[in-house]
Amino acid sequence: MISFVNVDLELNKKPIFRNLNLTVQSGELVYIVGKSGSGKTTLLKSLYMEIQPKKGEIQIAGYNSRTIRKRQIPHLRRKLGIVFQDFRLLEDRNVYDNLAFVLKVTGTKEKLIKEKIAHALQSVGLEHAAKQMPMNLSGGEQQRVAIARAIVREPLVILADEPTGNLDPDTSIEILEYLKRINQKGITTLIGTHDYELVRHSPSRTLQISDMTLAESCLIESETGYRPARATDIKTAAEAM
Ligand SMILES: Nc1ncnc2c1ncn2[C@@H]1O[C@H](COP(=O)(O)OP(=O)(O)OP(=O)(O)O)[C@@H](O)[C@H]1O
Repeated sequence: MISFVNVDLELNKKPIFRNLNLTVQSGELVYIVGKSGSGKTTLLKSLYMEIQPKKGEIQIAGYNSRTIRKRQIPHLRRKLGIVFQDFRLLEDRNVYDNLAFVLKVTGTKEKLIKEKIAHALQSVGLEHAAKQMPMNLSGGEQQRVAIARAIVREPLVILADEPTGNLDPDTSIEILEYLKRINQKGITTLIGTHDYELVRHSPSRTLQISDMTLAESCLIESETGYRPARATDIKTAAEAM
């Protein structure tokens, strides 16, 4: 479903990833963790081809970064559901119209639009909110609308970039639960986050960004809460045995 082969990513000539190799199978739920500025957003942007690799190739949903044409990028993005930290809803349209907008672009018929929106809103427990304006909803509800918008086109992959970054801890867990339920329907889900409590709540494959690459990781408890294990932790554990 997703692969990176020997990928270098740069932003304005600044290297962000070097020789990245990664495979994500269809249906996986994967956390991408790393401190602020480590490159979570950059990695997710490369998957929706906002950024092209400097070297190597990325494959996602049947497209390849080497061979994709500019005009095909919107087609790729229709197969992806993207969720941002700051929701990015259209403030001048109600919830229904925010979702209808992405379906109208592809010429979906009105009757089908209604059915798809009802189903998407139901998936995030907001079937009653279709006529609400985004500004009258709480942050958590706005993020649920954004998730409904991401799934309304029945994507193959969900890419969530700090989806709980603007939310309190309880609401963050609620949002994660919705994302998990969507993933359980078979949609491959990548969540970029620095909220280790989220990962601890629902452990799943965790990839940590460090030294411009990604490493399989797990969380360990420390004096300051949960954090990804480092190579030195493994060495210390081995020495204690
Ligand atoms: N346009 C740009 N040109 C050069 N460097 C950039 C540009 N945009 C971001 N960066 C740098 O690239 C690095 C990776 O940024 P990125 O936003 O991917 O990290 P992040 O892990 O998502 O951070 P955060 O958790 O704070 O959102 C950072 O060091 C950032 O300063």
